[in-house]
Amino acid sequence: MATAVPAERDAVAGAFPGPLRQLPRPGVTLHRPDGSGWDLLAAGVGPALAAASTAAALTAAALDGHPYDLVVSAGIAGGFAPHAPLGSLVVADEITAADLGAETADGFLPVTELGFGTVTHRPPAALVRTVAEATGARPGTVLTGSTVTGTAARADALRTRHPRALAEAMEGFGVAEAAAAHGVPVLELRAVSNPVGPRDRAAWRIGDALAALTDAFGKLTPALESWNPHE
Ligand SMILES: O=C(O)c1cccc(C(=O)CC[C@H]2O[C@@H](n3cnc4c(=O)[nH]cnc43)[C@H](O)[C@@H]2O)c1
Repeated sequence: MATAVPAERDAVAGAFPGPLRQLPRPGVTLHRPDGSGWDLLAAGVGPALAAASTAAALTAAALDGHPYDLVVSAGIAGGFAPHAPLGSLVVADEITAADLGAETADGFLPVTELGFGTVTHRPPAALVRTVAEATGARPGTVLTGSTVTGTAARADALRTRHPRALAEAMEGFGVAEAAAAHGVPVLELRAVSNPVGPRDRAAWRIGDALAALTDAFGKLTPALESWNPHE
């Protein structure tokens, strides 16, 4: 499970009864709740650092002979009104890089239209359903960008280009790229801390979103125990 910052990792850890053990690995430190099958990682802010840290954790686990079955990108996010209000949960059925491409006189072109790369990862539909049913998270597109949206114009442009978008964050696509490189399925689960739109720091409800994340993982981990990765 990869968050951006330690506060998000600790919110997820709050869903586990046992104390956390620190496991240093090359390039990253994992936190493992005693008696759980989960490793928690504060992977850093932004898609590049999140990808590098997640890849380091995946490689270390594979070299230890205990490769991961699943990677979950989790944390707070901006929500697109009215579908993703403050404190609500969203689960990505598409994890989409919002700014990976080229600006042209005719608008934005994703890298795929330039003939390379990928801009969307799709988590397994059955897993998305399991998460939605267990936590009440709404399924939809979660965008990844390197810049937090701060104007109504940018929010409208994202809505137009991605009509299914429920939320915007900064790590999911990086985490998904690392998981895909290792052939491991990925999920993204986000709790909404702020609306996507004009920057209003005072309107951010980070505490409420972190509490929603703890609650969601309390419901999610038992639900995922019945999931068979080899089915
Ligand atoms: O603009 C500020 O004053 C400000 C204050 C505290 C934190 C930030 C961040 O940029 C945190 C980014 C962090 O949280 C996720 N996140 C949360 N909301 C959004 C959003 O609306 N758009 C993009 N990312 C968001 C993100 O995944 C980062 O990990 C800013």
